[in-house]
Amino acid sequence: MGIVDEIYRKNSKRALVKKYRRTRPILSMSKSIMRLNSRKRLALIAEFKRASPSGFRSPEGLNLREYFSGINTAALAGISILSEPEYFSGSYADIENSQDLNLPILVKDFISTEEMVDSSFNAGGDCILLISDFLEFRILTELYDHALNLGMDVLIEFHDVKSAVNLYSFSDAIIGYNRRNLRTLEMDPDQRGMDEILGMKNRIRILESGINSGNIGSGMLRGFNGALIGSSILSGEDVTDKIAKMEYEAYV
Ligand SMILES: O=C(O)c1ccccc1NCC(=O)[C@H](O)[C@H](O)COP(=O)(O)O
Repeated sequence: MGIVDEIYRKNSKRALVKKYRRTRPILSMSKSIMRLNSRKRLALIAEFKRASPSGFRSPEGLNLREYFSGINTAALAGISILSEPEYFSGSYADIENSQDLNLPILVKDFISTEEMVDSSFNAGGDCILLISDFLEFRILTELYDHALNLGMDVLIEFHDVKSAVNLYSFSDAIIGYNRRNLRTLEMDPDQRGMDEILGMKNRIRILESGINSGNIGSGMLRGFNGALIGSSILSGEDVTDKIAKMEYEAYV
């Protein structure tokens, strides 16, 4: 069993936010991305995490609020916060404490129950992540519908093209292609998912993982509405200024 399977297995023991701790109405991640695209800008979702199973460690003592406040806002559509505690050293408190930044918050977690969707909502999240490589279509549908009923956005991400076949039916979902294979934790050289997601017309498409100052200008973002970037920004690479200068070409 891989680390991500282990994380999902432990979900039943996770401490969830049962009380309503929202301090503001929901902010739409989808609308924020499209607003930037309408100005011909690629949309950045900047991610905060303290650690990750593939070995990332954020700089000692990095302050979440200082991190986000220091990001070039010209391309910033929203923020992603890892809330999983064991392997990412995250917490729902990070979500709660970020609401007053007034940026759409993607709750980056391994959600598999409606209670976890409710917890993300109660903590102040605006968008949830669902990972189709690990969720049966029935569960994916149930959680997607539940999140939409709460007024939240949903980012459904995949790596394995086999788990992308049904994603077209989630008409309001943001679709993400994760370059990292979450079963091997490797940045997979098999990037067939790129063709798959670029074939999904009329969907907001986000490229995720391993985007850095060395490859951001390589053309790999062509066809995407935006990028979800964590490690390279957290490590101080000049990525946000680069993406702020990159033009988004309207793709249907
Ligand atoms: O990053 C990992 O090691 C990881 C392992 C298992 C599940 C998820 C993992 N990361 C979550 C993400 O998808 C990335 O944090 C996100 O795409 C940003 O990637 P990066 O810019 O490379 O930090």
